[in-house]
Amino acid sequence: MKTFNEFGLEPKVLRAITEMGFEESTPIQEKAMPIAMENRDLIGQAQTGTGKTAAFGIPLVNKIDVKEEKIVALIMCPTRELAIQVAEEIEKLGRFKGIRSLPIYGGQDIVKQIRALKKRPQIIIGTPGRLLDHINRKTIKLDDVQTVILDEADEMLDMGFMEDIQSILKLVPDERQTMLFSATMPVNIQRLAQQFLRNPEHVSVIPKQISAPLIDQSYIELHERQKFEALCRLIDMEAPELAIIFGRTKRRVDELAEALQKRGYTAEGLHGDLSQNQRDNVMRKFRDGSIDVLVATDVAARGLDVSGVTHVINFDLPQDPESYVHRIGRTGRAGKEGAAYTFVTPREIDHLYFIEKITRHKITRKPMPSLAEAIEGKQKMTAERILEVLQKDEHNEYKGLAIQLLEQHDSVHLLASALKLLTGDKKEVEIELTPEEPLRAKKRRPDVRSSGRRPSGPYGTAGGARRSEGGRSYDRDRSGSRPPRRDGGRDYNRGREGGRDYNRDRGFNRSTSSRSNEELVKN
Ligand SMILES: Nc1ncnc2c1ncn2[C@@H]1O[C@H](COP(=O)(O)OP(=O)(O)OP(=O)(O)O)[C@@H](O)[C@H]1O
Ligand SMILES: [Mg+2]
Repeated sequence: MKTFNEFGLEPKVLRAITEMGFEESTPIQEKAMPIAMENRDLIGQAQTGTGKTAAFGIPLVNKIDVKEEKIVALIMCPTRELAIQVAEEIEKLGRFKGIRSLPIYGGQDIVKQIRALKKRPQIIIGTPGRLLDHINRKTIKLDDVQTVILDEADEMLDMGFMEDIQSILKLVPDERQTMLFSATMPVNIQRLAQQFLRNPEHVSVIPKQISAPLIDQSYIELHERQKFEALCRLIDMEAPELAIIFGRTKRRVDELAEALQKRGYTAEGLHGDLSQNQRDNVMRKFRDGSIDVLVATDVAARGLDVSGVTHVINFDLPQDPESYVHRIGRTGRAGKEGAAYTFVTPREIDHLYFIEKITRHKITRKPMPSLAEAIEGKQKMTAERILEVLQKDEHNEYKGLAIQLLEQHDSVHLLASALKLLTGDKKEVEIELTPEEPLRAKKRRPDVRSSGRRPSGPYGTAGGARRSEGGRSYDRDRSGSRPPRRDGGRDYNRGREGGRDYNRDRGFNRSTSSRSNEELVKN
């Protein structure tokens, strides 16, 4: 892999990259950046968590003249959370150069946004709906835009943004560079590209399997009514640092978050019916580790990058293979490992096989975690917590009491009692969730089923087939009431090392290069 020195970037941009802890470029960055820097249109496709944001962000920041007082670049993203996250990455990349960027998304006070726009940002990162709103109010002008980037374009189309995107793109001067990035590339994206990109270079880093290789994928077959118990046991057994649990509907997410809170987990829900403030709050808490479990609809499936997410659990089977790939891609990012579990009811098992086939990745069957395993997992966590305190040598004020107790009691019994107390008895609150209908069996295209041939190109026909069936059902139904505040519970596991120090401990560089090379396939 190339180091970032080899791309001919400005020193100030290089410095920003170094400060972010990036040492070597990822495969998609290595392939896309030179093309982007030649100002050519491009379609970039690479696995989740492999640095697509910087692949377009670095050349963009490098290219922009800081003296510019107009909006010269536009980045479109499907969700508000993503707009914020991409804006943060752009902000970091452009810091030393003094690039001004601004996220613009629905749900945020428009007057505030108008005020921020007066500071003359050069880069706008926004969701299509709100962007259009500003364009109509004439608070955003696109006459000087030279670069447009569509991040997660297929998701934007799925969310019904096609018309908005078209209207926006028509207002941008033809003399521009357009780049489109995604982890998956269904047919409707290719159509959009044909319409709005000029002679795009296809840059794809797609290994045999589409999902990231560092994710250990398994499934558990169970009945709907067993899911919640299985979830709690799984969390206890695996003790995730941070986990994202995906539910099919908003109601499901609300109920699950509430149920987990009742059992003493620090969990909160995220879906499209929450106010922007609530959504921001939940994301902030999840990022800083004040909650360890995020329960979400597919609103969180795309692009979100939170370091420390060790587990993704599909409480409900995702609608389609693409959604599966994006959901599990929230873990195993930037060279780290992750685990993905999918709950499947007996009637949905074909659906799972379909996902397996399209993603060309084996999903290993695992048994339902037993109560014993769950208890063992919790006990192990308690022991780890104790050892942590021991190592930190922060227990001096308890020594006197310890000596006193040891004089009167047997040490094993004493420690066992302490362990029991710390582990805490599980709050056996009865939980009843509203059952979700099983996913209907997919109508597969005849060529996929009968001949076993895979669709043309990653997700080529599969994506198309699904869309003609009516697309997603998530986030459509009405949400229930807000779950109550969490009731404290597990405050251990605060070991997250914020920041970007994974390069050092896990060797992103190493693992990236070892899993790429021969896998660099060019379309
Ligand atoms: N060259 C690099 N070295 C180390 N870390 C990097 C590098 N490039 C990007 N990263 C980090 O890797 C993480 C994942 O990057 P990013 O969010 O851009 O992935 P993505 O490819 O867009 O994934 P998704 O398909 O899920 O949107 C981020 O935290 C990012 O800062
Ligand atoms: Mg991304």
